[in-house]
Amino acid sequence: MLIGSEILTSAQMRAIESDAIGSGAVTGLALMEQAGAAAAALIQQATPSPKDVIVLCGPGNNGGDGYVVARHLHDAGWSVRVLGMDNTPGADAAHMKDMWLKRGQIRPLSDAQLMCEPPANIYVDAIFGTGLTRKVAGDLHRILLRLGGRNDDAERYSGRIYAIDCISGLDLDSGQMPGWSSEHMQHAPRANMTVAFHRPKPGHLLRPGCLLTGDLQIVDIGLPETKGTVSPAPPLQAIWPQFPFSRSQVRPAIAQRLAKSPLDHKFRHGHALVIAGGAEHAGAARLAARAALRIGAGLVTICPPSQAMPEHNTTPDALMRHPVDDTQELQDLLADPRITAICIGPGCGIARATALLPAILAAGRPCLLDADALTALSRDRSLFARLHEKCVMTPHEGEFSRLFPNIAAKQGRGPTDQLTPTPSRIDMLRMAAHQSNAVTLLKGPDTVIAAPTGACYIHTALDVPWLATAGSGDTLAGIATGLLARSLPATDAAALAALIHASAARKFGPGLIADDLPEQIPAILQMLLT
Ligand SMILES: NC(=O)C1=CN([C@@H]2O[C@H](COP(=O)(O)OP(=O)(O)OC[C@H]3O[C@@H](n4cnc5c(N)ncnc54)[C@H](OP(=O)(O)O)[C@@H]3O)[C@@H](O)[C@H]2O)[C@H](O)CC1
Ligand SMILES: [K+]
Repeated sequence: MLIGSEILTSAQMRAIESDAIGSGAVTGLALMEQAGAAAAALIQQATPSPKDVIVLCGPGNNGGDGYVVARHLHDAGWSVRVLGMDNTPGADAAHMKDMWLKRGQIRPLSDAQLMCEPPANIYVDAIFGTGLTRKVAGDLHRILLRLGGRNDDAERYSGRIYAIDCISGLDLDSGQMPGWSSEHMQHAPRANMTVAFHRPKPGHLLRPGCLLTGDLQIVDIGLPETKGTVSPAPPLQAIWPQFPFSRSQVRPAIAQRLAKSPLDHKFRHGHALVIAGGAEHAGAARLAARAALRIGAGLVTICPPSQAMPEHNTTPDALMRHPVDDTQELQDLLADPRITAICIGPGCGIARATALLPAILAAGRPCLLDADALTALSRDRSLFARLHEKCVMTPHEGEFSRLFPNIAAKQGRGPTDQLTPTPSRIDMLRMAAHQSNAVTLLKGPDTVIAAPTGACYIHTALDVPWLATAGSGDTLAGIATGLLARSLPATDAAALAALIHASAARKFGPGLIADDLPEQIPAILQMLLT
């Protein structure tokens, strides 16, 4: 398994906090002081002068953090204005509010007040954090829309917002803004940076939350180490695109498998079959095959129908070619136990995928199902029922909806006032993996991968929009197939493929076409293995 960062839900975070306080290991006040001090330090690091800030403090502990930020920035010589609520917060936040009142005043947290304030260099959003219980309405909603630029003064706030724990109004479990219509979402505030505590939450990494979060900084606030002990729930982990690549990101057993031993021969690194289709879509299967070779599969054989064989008489020369016209020919090939993974879907054709899938699934080998194979599975439920835990499916959203219409139907009922109104992407993927008994990877800027066990990864890659290009998915399928061929467990193969795929795009940069992706893999492997 990759070593990602553990992700905690709001409820898990609250449980850890209250356990730590209950056991006497820390006090709530100390946690708040650390949280606010760390946020103030990061804001100072990130901001050029002039050092002029408005801190917006809400009614609870997120507001309490805001008062600590205000105090630290004031003590560092900044000009600090605070807008706050006229309420009696919990004891810790009340204490921090009093500490601030020894230094400065608090003006009302109202839209009218914010509008009247002379512009500031920085705005700190400390209105709501993990304690959001319902949609933000009324004047506080108007404040958030103003920060998002709805009042034709976007340049006043744009690039100047620093969020404590999250942009206020964000449901940190689902990544949704409950109650926000699509018109309002155009004016949702976007943080330049979000300073969050102890662990990322799902809402930081899932759309639209990840689009509002900006640079996500996770700071230690003195809570005890919790990795893997939070709850019996299956693990949820982030695959961080920001990490500089290093071997430490990959569990030693996986790194060992990726590296090739001088004593091994090519068959020790697996043999992948890539099922190709008609000549007109030959490129898709060839992209997948090339990526599988680059990621280090010992052998890769592309299997088109015989009439399309001439299309594949081209480079790479390392690629083997073997025609497959019917199930019997495929079964004959699969009689070779050295074939360790099969890729079916890219450029295959739906009819051909439907015809060949029974033999592929019956073989019980690791297999990657994409594109036309997913359409075939969604049309023939008897095929779907034969999926197994060595299968990896890589649908985009349209394919996902066709494969799992019952799960997709729970989505998209429009804005609601409730938190977590519809299943989050995480819930959906866990349901899908459970229902199909296959590892399921839902492609997108916030890719989510779930295993039938419930283990789940989020890979957020907003920084590589140029990855949305023809053939990109075929390459992802090929990388995952190569990793499956190299005997990585299905969940690891899918997660590592998502990471390597986005990293390849990041390495190449804008102007990328899918053909460029496999060519970045050697340098990425180099980074992963040293
Ligand atoms: N978890 C930690 O270890 C630490 C967290 N810190 C910070 O604390 C917040 C969480 O604080 P909490 O007080 O639980 O919650 P919030 O500050 O986010 O807001 C809660 C108050 O807001 C009211 N509320 C909730 N939703 C709405 C809404 N839509 N409109 C109006 N008011 C709302 C709620 O009151 P109700 O009873 O009316 O529901 C609360 O009064 C966390 O995010 C961190 O920033 C610590 O400081 C460090 C340790
Ligand atoms: K906030």
